[in-house]
Amino acid sequence: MSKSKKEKSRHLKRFSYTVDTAIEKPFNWKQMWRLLIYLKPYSKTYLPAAVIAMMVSTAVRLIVPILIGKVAIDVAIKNEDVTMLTYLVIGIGILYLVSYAGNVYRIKWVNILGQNVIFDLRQHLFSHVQRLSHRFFDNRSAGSILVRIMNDINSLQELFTNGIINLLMDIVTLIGIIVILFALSPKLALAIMIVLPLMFYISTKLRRNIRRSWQDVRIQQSRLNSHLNEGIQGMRITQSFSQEKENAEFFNGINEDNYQSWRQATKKSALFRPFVEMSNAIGTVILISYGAYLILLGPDNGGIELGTFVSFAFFLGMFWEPISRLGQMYNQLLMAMAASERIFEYLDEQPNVEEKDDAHEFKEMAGHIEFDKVEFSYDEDRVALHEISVEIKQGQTIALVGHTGSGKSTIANLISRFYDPSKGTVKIDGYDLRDVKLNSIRQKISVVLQDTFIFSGTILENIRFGRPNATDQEVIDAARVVGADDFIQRLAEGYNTEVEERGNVLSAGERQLMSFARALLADPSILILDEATASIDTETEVKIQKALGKLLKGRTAIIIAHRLSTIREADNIFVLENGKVLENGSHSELMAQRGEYFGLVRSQFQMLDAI
Ligand SMILES: Nc1ncnc2c1ncn2[C@@H]1O[C@H](COP(=O)(O)OP(=O)(O)OP(=O)(O)O)[C@@H](O)[C@H]1O
Repeated sequence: MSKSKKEKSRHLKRFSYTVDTAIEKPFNWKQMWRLLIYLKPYSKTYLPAAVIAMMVSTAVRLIVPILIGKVAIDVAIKNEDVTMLTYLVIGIGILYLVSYAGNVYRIKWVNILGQNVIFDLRQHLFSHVQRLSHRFFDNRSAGSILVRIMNDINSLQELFTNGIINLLMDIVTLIGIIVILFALSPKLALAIMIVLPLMFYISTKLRRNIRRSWQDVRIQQSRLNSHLNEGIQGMRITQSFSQEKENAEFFNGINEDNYQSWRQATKKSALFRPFVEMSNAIGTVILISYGAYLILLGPDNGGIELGTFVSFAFFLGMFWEPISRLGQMYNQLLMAMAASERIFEYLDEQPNVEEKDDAHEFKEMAGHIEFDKVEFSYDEDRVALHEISVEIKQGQTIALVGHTGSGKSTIANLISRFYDPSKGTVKIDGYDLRDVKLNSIRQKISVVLQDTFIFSGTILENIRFGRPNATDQEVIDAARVVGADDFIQRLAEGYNTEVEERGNVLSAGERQLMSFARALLADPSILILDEATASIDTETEVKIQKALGKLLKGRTAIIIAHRLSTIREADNIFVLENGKVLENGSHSELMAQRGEYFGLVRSQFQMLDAI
């Protein structure tokens, strides 16, 4: 192995991307049937319309060669019947027009049908995924979910647009041709069928081989995309650790793989045409040699007439296309099996937190929270919360403190019912959360995370996310109350400033103020706040503390607290360690106890507060 190759493989190990690689799966009727159900809404409109248009054009294509061979040549020309010939020419012209119209409408309706099915399927999958619980997203990367909703559904597009109708058309055409050929001359028909196995071989085996190479190109491109995406997102880190050279080498490696896969695929594709032409040529040779012999024999001696020969020539020309497409269709079906299996796997996924039919709906929520001997694990090996019993009274502000991984966010997750406890109960206003409608819980709870998520759009719309039906004035009022109005007004376009997905144009403090405005607008009964640990300047810090005071007023608040100023003002502080509450009480009570909290404050918070 050359040095550069060795280098490459070392770098290839550094990053790894999981790509869904199963390209095809065995055909499965149950799964196919489940896919076909998506055609049902169109079973009285586009589907029958496309089938009728297809039948019309196929019937014309099958009739014309007989008219030319058996009628025009064998009857009209033989008997020198000019009138009949004239009628035939006009008739064939009209038939071609009808076939043309049939094709135009078939293509139009088939495309509308396919696009509608893909639209419905994507809509169905996205809305289903949106309903799934946090546990589902814990185990999967955003990229892999994206690939299923985009690529896997895209790969079904061909099946629904052309595949199904073409399959019908090809079967009808092939059966039609075979029946007609045998009716015209069983001997010549049998002779020509010798090329059938070769044709099938080319259309299935070779095509599959070629398609696999293109699939490989797709996989290499996905890797390239994933690396590019990561590379661009992590550009700042790359530059600050001076890793540009390593990254470039790794990129070259993937780029090389991509190039090689293209070369392979184009090389194999180039083989296809010559193979097709060869099998056509064999068919033609058989037709001419054996056909000529049969013509010479004459119809009275078991041979054929010239017209039959001409019809055969026409049909032979029409033979290849449906066989070739059937082979392609078979490959397409196997691919559709793999894609639909992945799609159905998501569709069969049920939310872990289920809603009961007779679930209670919170019209109003006071905000009294109780944890009664709650135990919880994200996975089987580790317990994240052990027998937690906590009471948070209406309107209280409590702080959760503790080392990283001690279970603070887990408590917050259970209050919003993103997960259900493995043992014990979480209650709000006396209702076990398992007996309450999910939406009615979450509408009354606002969660403000450390890293505020900004959606692409204007600042106005980003704040309005808290309450979609809020008026512009209500949005502005909320921003004023939390003190976000100042910085927003200073932006070139004020509230109409466009912010990108990650909100790079805003500082951490500004993003936090914006998320406060969002939460205030939602007017929740319970507020869960994961305080930002990032250091911000003193002026913003003061602003945030002030905003927080306004935000907390009249609500129950659970703060995952990092700042001593917040902790001091909390009504009750819970100190967590390895999923257990070690102690709780007010700041002065806990300081007096000189226990764990005392140690934490001394070692950690004094330092943070001093920043
Ligand atoms: N989605 C998850 N899947 C599996 N384990 C998880 C998940 N989220 C958290 N954990 C684990 O559960 C434990 C408690 O995590 P939790 O996020 O509640 O801690 P935390 O106190 O909020 O930490 P931090 O202050 O770092 O945010 C940790 O051991 C963590 O590794």
